Amino acid sequence: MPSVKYQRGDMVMGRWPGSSLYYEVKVLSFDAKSQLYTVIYKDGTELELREQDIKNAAGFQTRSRSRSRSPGRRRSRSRSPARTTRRTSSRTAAAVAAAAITENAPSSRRDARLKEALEVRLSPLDQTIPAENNSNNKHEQKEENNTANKVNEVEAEPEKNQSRYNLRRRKDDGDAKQAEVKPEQLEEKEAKLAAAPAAIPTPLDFGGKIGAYFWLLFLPAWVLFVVLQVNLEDPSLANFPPPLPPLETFWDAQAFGFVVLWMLFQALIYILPIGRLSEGMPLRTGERLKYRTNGFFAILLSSVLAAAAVHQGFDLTYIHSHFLQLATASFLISALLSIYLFVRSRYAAPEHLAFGGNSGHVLYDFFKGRELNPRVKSFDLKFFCEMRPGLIGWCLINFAMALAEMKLQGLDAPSYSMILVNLFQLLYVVDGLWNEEAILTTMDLMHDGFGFMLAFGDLVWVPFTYTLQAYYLVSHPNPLSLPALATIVTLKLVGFYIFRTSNSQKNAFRRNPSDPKLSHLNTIPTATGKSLLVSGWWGVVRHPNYLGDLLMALAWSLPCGFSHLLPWYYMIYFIILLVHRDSRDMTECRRKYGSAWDEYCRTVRYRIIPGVY
Ligand SMILES: NC(=O)c1ccc[n+]([C@@H]2O[C@H](COP(=O)([O-])OP(=O)(O)OC[C@H]3O[C@@H](n4cnc5c(N)ncnc54)[C@H](OP(=O)(O)O)[C@@H]3O)[C@@H](O)[C@H]2O)c1
Ligand SMILES: CC(C)CCC[C@@H](C)[C@H]1CC[C@H]2C3=C(CC[C@]12C)[C@@]1(C)CC[C@H](O)C(C)(C)[C@@H]1CC3
Repeated sequence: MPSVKYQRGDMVMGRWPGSSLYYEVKVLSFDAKSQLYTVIYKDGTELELREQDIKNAAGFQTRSRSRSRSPGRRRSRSRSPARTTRRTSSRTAAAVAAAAITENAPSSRRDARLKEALEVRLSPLDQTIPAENNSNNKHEQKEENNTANKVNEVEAEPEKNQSRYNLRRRKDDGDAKQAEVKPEQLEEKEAKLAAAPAAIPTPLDFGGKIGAYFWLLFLPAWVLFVVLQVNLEDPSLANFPPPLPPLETFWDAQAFGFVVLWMLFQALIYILPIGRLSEGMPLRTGERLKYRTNGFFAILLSSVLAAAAVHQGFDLTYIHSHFLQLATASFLISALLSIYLFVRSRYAAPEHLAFGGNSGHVLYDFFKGRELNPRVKSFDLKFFCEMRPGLIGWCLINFAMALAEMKLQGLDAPSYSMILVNLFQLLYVVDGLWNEEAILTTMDLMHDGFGFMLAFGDLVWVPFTYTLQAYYLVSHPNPLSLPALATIVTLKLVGFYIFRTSNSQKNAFRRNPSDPKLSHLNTIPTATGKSLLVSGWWGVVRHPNYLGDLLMALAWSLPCGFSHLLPWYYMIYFIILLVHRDSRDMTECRRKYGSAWDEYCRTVRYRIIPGVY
């Protein structure tokens, strides 16, 4: 080793990434080019540190009770990231370090200065390798499933360099402050960190605090507006404010009862020990939750129930004539559920909260959701609400609209437009339920807290606004020519193909990165141990699944014609939703993957539409 401050074999104190905590480490090597020391912690984790992040052990000896321990041996007072690694056996040192950043970060209010000092960036040593160099599917070396062994291997063979990461600060002025932290101040800061809630200072989405007020009022008001419009002969945005029905018409005990029964019926199917138990993605704690993925069975049983009800003489057009009352009942249930979710999240452990879902602003957190996977025993509330009552309810409502069309228009069979809308959307839902496991790798399940936005979205927005095309056709017939019909069907099938194959590709890759079926795909490694697909669908645009979804949305609106904007509402809303979702996902992925994500974005330049956007 050249003449540098610390020599190979020196026992020094190395800062643990994302914290102000120093642990005893052994210097393994120094890279003159990058000016980084490779050090090994006592638990076997290897990291690359800058000189500023290393201190002589001498200054720490007066109060060494906990500071001299490696992260892997610390007590639970401030849960050791490295210990988590061992227990869960599924994360890289970097993933663990990243968790340390999030789990230990203090709230901005409590200690803004400390937060500034904590901002670090982890990047893989080999991040400069161009994507082409990985073309023969190297992801198996990098993926999280394999990395626990790496950490353990390092313990057995400390000299062998594996899982190395650079530790650099985003802001160099933070270095100076950090370097000034005196050893005797560390214990106090350590305690602060341990006690700090998982309030992670992230930029607020959806317009922040003010935005949350707005959305809380606007979303229910918008549903009311469109539900009142769709009944009018000439629905238009210009009909504002719409004539409001008397207040008492909103409430109908029977409609409320039906909604409650529907939810209970779906909940009953969900808890039946029928169907696969699928594993979710690893959580921050390393835990993997299990989900009963029997959605396809649920829609089959629901269809049997609907058929039996019709057979028994129940008039399903009740849904058409009591749409407003059913929507009101669902809204009340979603509001109660959101309150319950918010209250229970106050008692949830910090590591169970969603990243960024704990801003400290009550209304914002209520809207965005705090707890990532709220469960009552093994009953997962978010998964259930997203995949069952609203989604299957959407198909039931569409079917009821087809019956209502026949009744009101005096038809023997539903119109072609109605049949297309029904079949297209049924295919979408059935596909979602058939591939229910794939939802476990989506943003909602992996990142978003469960609060008003999703509860309302799942239980009110989906069943009562996604059905507007079918509702519209009940009283606004739109005959279709054969060429128009063929074009629309083709569009739907193309969209569906892109949507399904891209979602399946990502899901299969996330579940088993070494899947032989994906061995032809190129990948980019990231510091977290996960890789990013950079060829196949995910090499065409960054969100090929959104592209397919948008084409399908177009095919859902076209059968309704161009007389009114209302049936195009879904298309317009969906563009806004997906563009916003894409930008949220970009922010989240940049946070997670750092420069590897930038590399991906340089390689795959367009977000959703090739050559356009
Ligand atoms: N009908 C509706 O109302 C509606 C609304 C919204 C969404 N959707 C549909 O729902 C589905 C899921 O959407 P979503 O918004 O959750 O997004 P998604 O595209 O399924 O998931 C995004 C995540 O995929 C991973 N990822 C991104 N790029 C990758 C790459 N190159 N290689 C490997 N993994 C990559 C990242 O997570 P990790 O790296 O952490 O795994 C990222 O956070 C989509 O098909 C969408 O069209 C439908
Ligand atoms: C403005 C707000 C009220 C927004 C609410 C958004 C939610 C309604 C959507 C967010 C993610 C969506 C989603 C589906 C339905 C609508 C959302 C819950 C989905 C379950 C539809 C079936 C698909 O096959 C799917 C499983 C891919 C999909 C997943 C995402």
